[in-house]
Amino acid sequence: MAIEFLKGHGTQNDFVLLPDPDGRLELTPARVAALCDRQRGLGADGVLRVVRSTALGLASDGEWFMDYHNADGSFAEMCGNGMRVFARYLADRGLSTGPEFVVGSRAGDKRVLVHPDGTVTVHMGQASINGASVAIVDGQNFSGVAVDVGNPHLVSIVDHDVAELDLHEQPRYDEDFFPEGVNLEFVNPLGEGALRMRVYERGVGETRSCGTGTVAAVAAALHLGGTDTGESTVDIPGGRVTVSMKRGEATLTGPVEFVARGELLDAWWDVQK
Ligand SMILES: N[C@@H](CCC[C@H](N)C(=O)O)C(=O)O
Repeated sequence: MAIEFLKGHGTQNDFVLLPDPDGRLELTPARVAALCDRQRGLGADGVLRVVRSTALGLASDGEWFMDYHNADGSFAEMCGNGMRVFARYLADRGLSTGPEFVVGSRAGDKRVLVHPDGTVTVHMGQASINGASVAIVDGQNFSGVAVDVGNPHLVSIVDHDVAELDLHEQPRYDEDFFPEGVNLEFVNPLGEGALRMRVYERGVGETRSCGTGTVAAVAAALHLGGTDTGESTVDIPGGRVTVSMKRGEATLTGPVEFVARGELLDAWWDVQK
């Protein structure tokens, strides 16, 4: 059986897309990890399986479900950049009902809008502030704001340049506070309505962008300023996105790029199990 794949990214948060409308692929954690491996696979931060909601028996108003997997093979509830890439794929292939439609995810249905220039806006839903905790990088403590965007985040506003942080190793965090793990964002305010961010993602490592992370960063920055409404650009190593928040409800807008399309070799797929 020929297995089609596409490779794409949203601000250099990169994904392997596997079109699997009827949910026939046996997508095991080992296969996800092999696909995402940058030496023995195609290389990516995650896998997006494009599957009909009904094929997975899921209740969703959207025909299509973003079955997202982190590079280590674990599931995550939501991926903001992945959702942009997923939406563009559906629109480009003529699989959406129009430029604005609903996609299912483990964090619930998300409304997406594909703009004429190819950028995509995702209605991310509520970003909830969940208290405070601490991340530890290289022995240094960074206090942060816990934010739930469907998936868990801890956002630390850093007073020196985030570019100087060593994020090669997993920063430490309070495992009692985040029993399911956490995505860790480190943020420099750049002035009114502008942030710079680096991120260490749960199940992946440092990535060049994280859509839910940028939403969490803006929610945390607004919260610390005493509000839940505003708009900000977020510069990440892979480019720039824009986050708008109205009473805690967020939208995320940014670019999408497709890089390649091809077929996996059965001989390779079959031995990954
Ligand atoms: N890169 C994603 C987030 C992917 C999930 C995350 N690693 C988690 O485990 O929660 C994004 O763009 O939001």
